[in-house]
Amino acid sequence: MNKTVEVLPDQSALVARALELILSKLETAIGQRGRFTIALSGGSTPKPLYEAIAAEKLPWDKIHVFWGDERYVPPDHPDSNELMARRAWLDRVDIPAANIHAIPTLEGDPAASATKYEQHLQEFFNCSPGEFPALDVALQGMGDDGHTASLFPHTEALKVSDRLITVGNKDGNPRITFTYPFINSARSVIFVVAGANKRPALAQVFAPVADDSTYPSRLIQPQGELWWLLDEEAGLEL
Ligand SMILES: O=C1O[C@H](COP(=O)(O)O)[C@@H](O)[C@H](O)[C@H]1O
Repeated sequence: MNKTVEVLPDQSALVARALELILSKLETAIGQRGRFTIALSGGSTPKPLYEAIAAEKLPWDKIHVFWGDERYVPPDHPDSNELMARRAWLDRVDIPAANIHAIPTLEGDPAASATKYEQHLQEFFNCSPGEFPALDVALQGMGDDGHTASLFPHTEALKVSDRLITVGNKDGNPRITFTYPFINSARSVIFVVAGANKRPALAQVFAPVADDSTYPSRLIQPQGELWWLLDEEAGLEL
């Protein structure tokens, strides 16, 4: 694993650096493989980054967008990660609808939705059950409890290592999430983390010894590149 930590002076510098890094991964991926695959994070932090990506002139037909996790709500619900990314980015650019690979949430059964997304990924990447395809970029956020995607502390989802997708649990509410080995199979995992409220969890995630189940972001140890982009408020004590 090749790990890089960068602390940027403020949120706008954080967005600018994340944009620069994603664009460089995009150029490499399209140059080498003819397409760029990225999994998005939800929450509040990435919204300005998505707006910045939307302002770029890019070969949208070669870009495929997935989500690393989703709340179990319809796609027009205010809590939907898909809705946030569509409003901030995807609805503003000429990306083919077939390149937007949203997590299904209308099955009325989270396990069935997780299986459906897993099958979609296997078809897209042409891989068999048990294989872990490599996304070009897995964009990750981190909650102030140390969760990433919808891998929450002390939940069953943390133990799932034989699938790409599973059901997460946020205070009793189901979510659909990438498993940690699928995130770890990405060519580049890029965490974008902002705010002083993330400092205590970050200290534990970066500590040489701590409990992975209490701080699930510790499970993210990709074979490829691991980037931690932090604003100064988050990264001050590292
Ligand atoms: O619930 C979620 O939270 C995390 C972190 O979000 P933030 O608002 O603190 O940036 C996010 O990475 C995840 O995708 C989302 O579903």
